[in-house]
Amino acid sequence: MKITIDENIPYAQEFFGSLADIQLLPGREITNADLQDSQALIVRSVTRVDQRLLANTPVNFVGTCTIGTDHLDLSYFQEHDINWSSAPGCNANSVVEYVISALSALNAPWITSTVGIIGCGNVGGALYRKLKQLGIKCRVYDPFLSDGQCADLTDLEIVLQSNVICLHTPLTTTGPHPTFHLLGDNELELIADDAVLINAGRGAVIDNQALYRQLTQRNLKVVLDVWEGEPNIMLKLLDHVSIATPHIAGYSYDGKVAGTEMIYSALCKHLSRLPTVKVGDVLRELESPALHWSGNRFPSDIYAYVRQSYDILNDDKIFRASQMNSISPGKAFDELRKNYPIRREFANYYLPTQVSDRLKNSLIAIGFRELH
Ligand SMILES: NC(=O)C1=CN([C@@H]2O[C@H](COP(=O)(O)OP(=O)(O)OC[C@H]3O[C@@H](n4cnc5c(N)ncnc54)[C@H](O)[C@@H]3O)[C@@H](O)[C@H]2O)C=CC1
Ligand SMILES: O=C(O)C(=O)[C@H](O)COP(=O)(O)O
Repeated sequence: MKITIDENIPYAQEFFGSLADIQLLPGREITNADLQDSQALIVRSVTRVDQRLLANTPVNFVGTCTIGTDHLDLSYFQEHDINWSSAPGCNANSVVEYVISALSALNAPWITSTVGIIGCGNVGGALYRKLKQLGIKCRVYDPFLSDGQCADLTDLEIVLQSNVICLHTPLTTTGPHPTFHLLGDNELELIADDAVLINAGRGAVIDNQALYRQLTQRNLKVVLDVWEGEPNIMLKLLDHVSIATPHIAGYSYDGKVAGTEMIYSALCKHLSRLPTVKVGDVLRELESPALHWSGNRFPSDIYAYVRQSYDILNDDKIFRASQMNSISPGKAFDELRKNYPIRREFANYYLPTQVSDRLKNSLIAIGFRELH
């Protein structure tokens, strides 16, 4: 058996090599010809998997080591009896930490803000629970949830009037509530001038042209991880965005490896094999990261701890430089993603014992651990 796999999937050899011969290829370059003798295809979000790619190949299993599935033609899979799996929730916590880092970097008074969450599934729901634990007021728009599932559900128009607005919907173009260009001119105009808008879902959920028009007229603070037309983003929009990153919100190491493991387990199930490789086996080689401050003076605010473990402004700086200095910004976008450094989630950081109980409780609420 042969499996074709995106070369950017960490530990592909360790996991999938235990099942079959593997062929590693750049995700954007996988062609129909490459799949002529592959029974399974394992991708990330950059490979469009549809009839063009799969027709007349023996592929009968498609796995995507991602939460999003908008790059998969699921109707085609159903019509052709192709089994498939995504990795729901694998990097949800990574995205939540990205949002927390963005708010910390902007010095937004988010602890005393009202936060609006659009799309309250694995990512939006995890963000919602953490914010509620911190006592932060939330408003939620998710037309697929009922009041019994979330006490703070309200209309989109009300959510857009929050101090912070976070987008966590999938990208959809069909169904009763498609999200393609969910925020266009009319919706963006409802957002207050001093609000923060964060998109770490999919680029096309915001009409980027409309956003650009807004940002040339007023100083809304916008954080974009995802962009229309990736990897070739609208460069003039970049200048107007407060924090910009190349679709790495979900790129914690923990999240990426969890995605690989979930698809490995799904493929084992498809093949009626028992999984033999575990995430702990491959992660054991990594040292636990440490929180470092000079001397014994530990900061007394959440922001400093967040920045120590994940400073989004480093990603912003590197991304802007790459887009400005490269003759091929699209390639630079992909290169940054390919070579993204290891970023561990807050749960891998143990708090110093000197931290006050009040601060410790808040830090634990967002994922840090106490040293026992
Ligand atoms: N930037 C990044 O690195 C990452 C981005 N993502 C994106 O985030 C999306 C959400 O992820 P999860 O929360 O795990 O997915 P999920 O499927 O668990 O939750 C999505 C939620 O959005 C809601 N929704 C659907 N249409 C809506 C609409 N029109 N308006 C408001 N809410 C709507 C659904 O009811 C659901 O509750 C993914 O589909 C993916 O596109 C996910 C991981 C990483
Ligand atoms: O899981 C998702 O959905 C994401 O957006 C991923 O973090 C995107 O990463 P790639 O699959 O494009 O490497």
